[in-house]
Amino acid sequence: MSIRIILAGATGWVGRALTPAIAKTDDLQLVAGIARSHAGRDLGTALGGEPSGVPVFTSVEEALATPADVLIDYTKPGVVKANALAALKAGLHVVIGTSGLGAADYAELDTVAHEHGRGLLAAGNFSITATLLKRFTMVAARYVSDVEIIDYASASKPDAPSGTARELAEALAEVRQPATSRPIDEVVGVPATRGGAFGEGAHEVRVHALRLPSFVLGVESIFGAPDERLTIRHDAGSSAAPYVAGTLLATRKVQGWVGVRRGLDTLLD
Ligand SMILES: NC(=O)C1=CN([C@@H]2O[C@H](COP(=O)(O)OP(=O)(O)OC[C@H]3O[C@@H](n4cnc5c(N)ncnc54)[C@H](O)[C@@H]3O)[C@@H](O)[C@H]2O)C=CC1
Ligand SMILES: O=C(O)C1=N[C@H](C(=O)O)C[C@H](O)C1
Repeated sequence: MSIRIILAGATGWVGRALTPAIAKTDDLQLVAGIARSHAGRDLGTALGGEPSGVPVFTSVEEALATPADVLIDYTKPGVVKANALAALKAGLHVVIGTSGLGAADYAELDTVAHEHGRGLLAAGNFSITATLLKRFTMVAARYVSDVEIIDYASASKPDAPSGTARELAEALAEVRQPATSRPIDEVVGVPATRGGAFGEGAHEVRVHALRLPSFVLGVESIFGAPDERLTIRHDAGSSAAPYVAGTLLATRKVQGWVGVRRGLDTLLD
């Protein structure tokens, strides 16, 4: 039997790439889309193609009247948490691509997921090469104490840091060795220029977010050691294609556990 999917953000940049990819599979079935701009229409025609028989709803509450197994969310930072909570309470598993949520939000979602016996996979970045950046960064952090993150994105990106940088910083803060840089309360000048902090004390990880025309999304982990430096960097291109395979992998796997997992890397081995 196919895995029945509700896709929130179905007409967006990523949603438009996911819709045809799901249609090409034998084991996944799109049963409803959510998009404010095309509500009430058929998703196929809303995307400029043939009718698909998939209705577009304006809210998750309306879409959840359709029997389904998994909600995939690629909407907006201010919308995603309510969507995920509604889906978990309705008995669906959830895959989150939308950025904007952090450790406290995922702790709350984890509680609700456990209450309802459902799985949730959230990845700041579903591309395989961005996932490898996280993997390599976590390995480097075992050997080098000092690390900071640079987050590059377009001028119009609404959230900072990116989901990619935030997941990386929160994961690194759990494992990193103490920094040798001056504590923030000893910084003279404008301490905010030292970036936003994730984690506590010497284990915090500082993220510096740039928002400039010409960037899509890039993330850089910079490790410094006496008289040497390691930079690990990922740059996204202009299409949403890199996120499709990882999102579909998560959709196939998410029924296999209860609670929240963060990162596509948690599914890689
Ligand atoms: N985890 C990952 O690998 C990736 C994450 N993202 C993140 O995914 C999110 C979506 O990105 P894009 O597709 O570029 O956005 P987009 O702006 O192109 O599309 C957003 C979609 O959400 C819908 N939407 C917005 N507000 C809504 C509401 N209140 N109710 C119902 N539907 C609503 C819009 O109608 C549209 O279909 C962003 O947070 C982005 O950072 C983007 C690419 C990859
Ligand atoms: O907003 C985007 O465009 C993207 N956002 C994701 C994030 O916040 O990390 C990642 C993706 O590469 C593009």
